[in-house]
Amino acid sequence: MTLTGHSLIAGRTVAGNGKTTTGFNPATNEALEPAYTLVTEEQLTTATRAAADAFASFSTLDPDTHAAFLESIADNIEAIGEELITRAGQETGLPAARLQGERARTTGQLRLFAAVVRQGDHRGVRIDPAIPDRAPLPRADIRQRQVPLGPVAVFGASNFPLAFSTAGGDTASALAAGCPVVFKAHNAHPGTSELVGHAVTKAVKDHGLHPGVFSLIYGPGSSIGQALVADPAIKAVGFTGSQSAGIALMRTAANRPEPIPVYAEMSSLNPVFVFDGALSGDAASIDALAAAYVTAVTGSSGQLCTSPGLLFAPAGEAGDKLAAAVGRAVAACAGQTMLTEGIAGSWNTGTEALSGAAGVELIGQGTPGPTKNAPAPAIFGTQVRDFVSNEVLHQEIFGAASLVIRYTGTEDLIEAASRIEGQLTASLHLTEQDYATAAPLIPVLEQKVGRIIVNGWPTGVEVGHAMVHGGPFPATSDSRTTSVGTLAIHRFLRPVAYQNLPQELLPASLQDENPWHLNRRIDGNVLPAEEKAGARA
Ligand SMILES: O=CCCC(=O)C(=O)O
Repeated sequence: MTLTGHSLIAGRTVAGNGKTTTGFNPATNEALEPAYTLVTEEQLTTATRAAADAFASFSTLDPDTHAAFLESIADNIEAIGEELITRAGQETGLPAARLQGERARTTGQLRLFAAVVRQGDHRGVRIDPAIPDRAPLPRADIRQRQVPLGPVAVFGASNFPLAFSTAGGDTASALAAGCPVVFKAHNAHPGTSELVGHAVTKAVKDHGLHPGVFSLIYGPGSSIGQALVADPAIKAVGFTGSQSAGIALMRTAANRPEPIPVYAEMSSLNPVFVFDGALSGDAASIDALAAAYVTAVTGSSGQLCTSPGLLFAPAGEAGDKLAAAVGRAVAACAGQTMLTEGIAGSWNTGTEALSGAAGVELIGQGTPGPTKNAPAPAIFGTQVRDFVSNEVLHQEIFGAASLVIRYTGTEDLIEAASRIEGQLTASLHLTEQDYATAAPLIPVLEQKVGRIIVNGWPTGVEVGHAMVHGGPFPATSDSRTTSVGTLAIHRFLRPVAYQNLPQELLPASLQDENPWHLNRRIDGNVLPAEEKAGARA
């Protein structure tokens, strides 16, 4: 399709009255057509008002229409075809195979949320039936359900132009919750955003929904983002990006006359702890471990929030062999194009600071890639004592870089783990012989991370019901939830209790007849939908 270069506000293409921006091909630093017009704050309010207008009808949609809408977005994204992969590749430098996988993840995620909407457990129905003859006081009939918060502002992330962007996890979970979305496109992939924005807009239209259910806006960097979060119509925020931008949005949201929740996923070092048992095999097994680590560090040019930025390896001969194998493996890697010139510049600054830090040495470095913005992947080494005493060694370097830290015993590991800030993940590589040594680390890590992995790598997050892609600050702004997986829907819901309402005034989800066949918690007992006939309610 011909890209318009404009925002999509409540079903209409709207030329921004502000300046323009373009995407750039990071492999060449050349601008990509078309230029995108940026909306003013006044134009932004057209989108937020429309979202507010859409809320009443969208938040009360019946489950089948609601689920079919999400499935249509997935179908429409697939119908774009190769054009989407080509454009996303031009705008991000990411290889086609990675983008094809990301598209499948995006559409799979939308379909998973459609299944959640049909199944209905997220509505959280709880019924405490009246007990009129209870002494000394009767109990009223009290029923609870989860209701959507209202319009949600979603910010696209640069590193996942599909799965964390226009119709990515935040948008999918907000729409599944019944919240209209005002999406602020990431200016590094405007064309990709527009293609997906049309797919969402078409689904809104085809299902006869209020057009304000979805808007896609292009705006000037942080200022329009701040205005969006400050807008009184917006009731929650989903964000994935840098710590500084996430914290700025958190401050704006907290300082509003009506503060709102911000679900920001920001930075993570994703420490990996290697125990002796994992190095007790032959040289080939140590090489394989080193190669897998280097793959996790360098995949997608290291631009994953799950990329392992720290690896703790034991002091001694086996750890020396691992470090040497890591050096060889990274030396064989060529740099891949990074997302933007700015991100490549920050990678250079970060690795320069790390290599200049006391007690840090270079373990190995690859070669620069053939394109622009493709620096040579690098892995550094240090000791636990230097790590715990120098904040520079705790800074995330977004891109293909990592730090191997040598330790001498479990106390070292526990001290290091206690000193790190909140993280998305921690990974343990071990065998049965290490269980006793590793056990004391687990409770420390539970306080620090959202996901603990054994004999695996943090990259490639599974989108499912049990996944947690979150963690204590500064990994995220709210450790109680996740931005990947179906639990994410709860970020955009809140409970309401209904006391003594007659059946005629109750929402369908709470009526005795249970017309939506929901599982219910009745008097504290979970009652599957099939057994509803026997319920007291
Ligand atoms: O960049 C953040 C998300 C990382 C992820 O989803 C993955 O590694 O699959």
